[in-house]
Amino acid sequence: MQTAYPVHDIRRLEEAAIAADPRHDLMQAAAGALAAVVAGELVERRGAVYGARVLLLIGGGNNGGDALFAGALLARRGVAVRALPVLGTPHPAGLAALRRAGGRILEPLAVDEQAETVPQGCDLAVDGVLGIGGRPGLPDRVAAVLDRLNDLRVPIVAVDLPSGVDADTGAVPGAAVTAAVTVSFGAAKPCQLIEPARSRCGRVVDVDLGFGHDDRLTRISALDEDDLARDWPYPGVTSSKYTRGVVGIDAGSDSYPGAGILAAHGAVYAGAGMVRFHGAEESRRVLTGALPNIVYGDGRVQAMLYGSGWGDRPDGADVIAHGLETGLPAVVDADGLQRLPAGGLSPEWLITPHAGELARLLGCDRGEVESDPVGAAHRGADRTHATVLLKGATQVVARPGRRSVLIAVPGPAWTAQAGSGDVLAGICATLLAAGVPAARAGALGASLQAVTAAEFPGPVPPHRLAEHAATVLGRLGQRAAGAADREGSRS
Ligand SMILES: NC(=O)C1=CN([C@@H]2O[C@H](COP(=O)(O)OP(=O)(O)OC[C@H]3O[C@@H](n4cnc5c(N)ncnc54)[C@H](O)[C@@H]3O)[C@@H](O)[C@H]2O)[C@@H](O)CC1
Ligand SMILES: [K+]
Repeated sequence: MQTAYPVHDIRRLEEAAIAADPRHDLMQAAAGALAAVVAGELVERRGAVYGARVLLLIGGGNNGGDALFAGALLARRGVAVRALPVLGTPHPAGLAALRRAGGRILEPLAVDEQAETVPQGCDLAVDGVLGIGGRPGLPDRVAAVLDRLNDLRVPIVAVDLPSGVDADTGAVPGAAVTAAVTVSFGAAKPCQLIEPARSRCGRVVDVDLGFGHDDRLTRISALDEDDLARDWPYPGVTSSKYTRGVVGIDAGSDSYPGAGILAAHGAVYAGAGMVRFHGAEESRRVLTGALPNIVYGDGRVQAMLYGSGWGDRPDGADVIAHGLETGLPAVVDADGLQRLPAGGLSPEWLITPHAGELARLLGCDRGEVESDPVGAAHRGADRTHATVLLKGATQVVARPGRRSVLIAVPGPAWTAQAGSGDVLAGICATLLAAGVPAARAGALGASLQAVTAAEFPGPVPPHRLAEHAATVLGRLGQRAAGAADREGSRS
């Protein structure tokens, strides 16, 4: 699990670290770590540090200060360092340090001449334009330099974050750096975990600046495959179909029978103890042949799934309202999302909108949701009183009244296809039926689907993906058992 904090909270951590030890010079520590990473890149890319040519792009804040002090350290190791101020007034002490070490400060040029300042034969550039004090988007003169570096295939090491991205939302609304490496100080920033900024960071090197922790901070926690393997509710030796969980599926319609079938595949192959199908007649007909283990009719269930492939089902709102009265946890997907009760749901219910569906629930544009998925998921949870799994390039789980969120393991974009959501809804309902709390169910379900999809080299239909999830779970279960054994033998 990797945890990022919003910029506001990172500033609090910095202040606390400075208050705890006023003599600890954070900028020097940051610059030292940055210089070491740049040196490592130079060795890797050209075999030596000495004699390399490095261009520093410098903005007017402390991010530029980090780059200048790092440049001074590199210049002392025989690197030809040139600093190009592109925004604001460069950090004065940083400039002086670079000059003393033999680095050159280039004259800022007019907008249309900026790109010419990138020296031929430049081995690497350091992006010290903007850090956590930056607003997203870069002026044209900086974009021109970036284009030139890109044309010359000069790799960029970003200081703290790639300049131009929105550190908190992960949005990239204008020109921004695409880094080969990002050297991140003190704590991870949300843009390292949220697309499209995440893909701009390249390899991320986290530098520990001795920041403490504070339980009041907002955490953006991204699951990894180890978390998925550890937290999945595998059956134990004494498990029965009821302890594993009975999933009720009310999905599909005569117009969209496939949705019910796909949801049932998701539930069965994610390991439901039993799947009880309440969906459309047309879905039942096909299901009986495809999955003979499904049962029909009323009976005990531990979690429900509503909404996938309902189309314009007229009694949908009543079905959901009745489901809420039973007190059982449930997933509401797709067409069910337009039939939520005015009084809201419950935090034990998981709704699974994509950006367009969440935008409709919030009465805003899809673009607004896509440009700030964490913020939009929060608003969705607060509006519906349900736990929200927002699907998309970055899959976010938010709970009503809670600021911290979970982010699922990222997967390939091939999962963005009709039918994936139905399978995912079935997987999540299985987790709820096994007693997993809604937020964790959303994050684990989306992660399983992503990890499964990553095992295919290209597109794969959703029902095949569901089937393969069972193989992935088997492998993850062995890994978790191995990790638990190793842990046990250590203690
Ligand atoms: N505060 C600390 O304790 C530490 C800070 N460090 C560095 O300091 C950085 C933050 O420094 P700052 O707070 O000075 O902020 P930045 O260096 O990110 O830049 C802020 C400056 O850029 C201007 N600016 C912001 N967005 C702009 C835009 N889109 N176009 C043009 N100008 C823009 C602002 O007006 C301000 O002058 C961190 O990211 C990190 O690199 C590190 O040295 C580690 C310790
Ligand atoms: K930067």
